[in-house]
Amino acid sequence: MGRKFFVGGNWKCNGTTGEVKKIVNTLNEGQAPSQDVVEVVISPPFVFLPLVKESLRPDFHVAAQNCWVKKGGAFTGEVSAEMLVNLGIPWVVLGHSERRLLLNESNEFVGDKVAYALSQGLKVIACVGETLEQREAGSTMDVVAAQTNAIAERVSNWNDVVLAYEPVWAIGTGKVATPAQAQEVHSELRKWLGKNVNPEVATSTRIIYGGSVNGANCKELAAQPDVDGFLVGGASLKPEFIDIIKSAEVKKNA
Ligand SMILES: O=C(CO)COP(=O)(O)O
Repeated sequence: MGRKFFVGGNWKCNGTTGEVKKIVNTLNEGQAPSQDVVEVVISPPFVFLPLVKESLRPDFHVAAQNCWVKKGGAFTGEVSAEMLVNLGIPWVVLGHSERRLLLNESNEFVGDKVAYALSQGLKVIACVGETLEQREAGSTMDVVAAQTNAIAERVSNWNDVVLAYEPVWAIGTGKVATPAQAQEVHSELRKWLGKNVNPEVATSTRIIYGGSVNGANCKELAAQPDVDGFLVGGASLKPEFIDIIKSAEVKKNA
């Protein structure tokens, strides 16, 4: 079985109740390929998770944007993996660069979070990616390998992990990685998984790309052999998100 195309919409810290209802309506009315072809996961801020979960079409799923590193308790302001499970939220995004960089989440902390979330039965979109400085210094692979390694050291079952390669310089900048740049890192990451985890995990794990993906550039990126989908920020708040979901057809026809 091939890797099913995966499209995540990361709304980040955006939206009012009215805006959320409008986006959900647009998504519900959009024509998307069937669930056999594409897995769609929408990630609103915590406070909107119940509303989105209740009102979203049943073939799309929801994700939280973060969760606490261990069992809940006296951790003011945090949301635990158990709470997400209790609410029927199947997915969580962990290790997003905005959290790594702005909130100083280390590779080890992200690895611990991924392991704990999986242990509670959540599925995880784990994000890795280099800064512009790191890319220019030629250390892209070292950086993403170290980020992935911190996860691999703590996780034995990769069935419920989607790896998102999100170069920091491409996030929210309008400066998308070229299809060749994305393919190069995805293919290296897959080789890394083959060598450091095992060949089966390398073949089956979906590696998705994030960073200024939009309706115009998604098809060419989707056509790359090691690009298994997208994690979309800004464009996931717009009707063109449906076009990005449809780019799954590129794979089906490949
Ligand atoms: O960070 C991202 C998704 O997690 C990408 O954001 P943009 O699509 O806005 O560049």
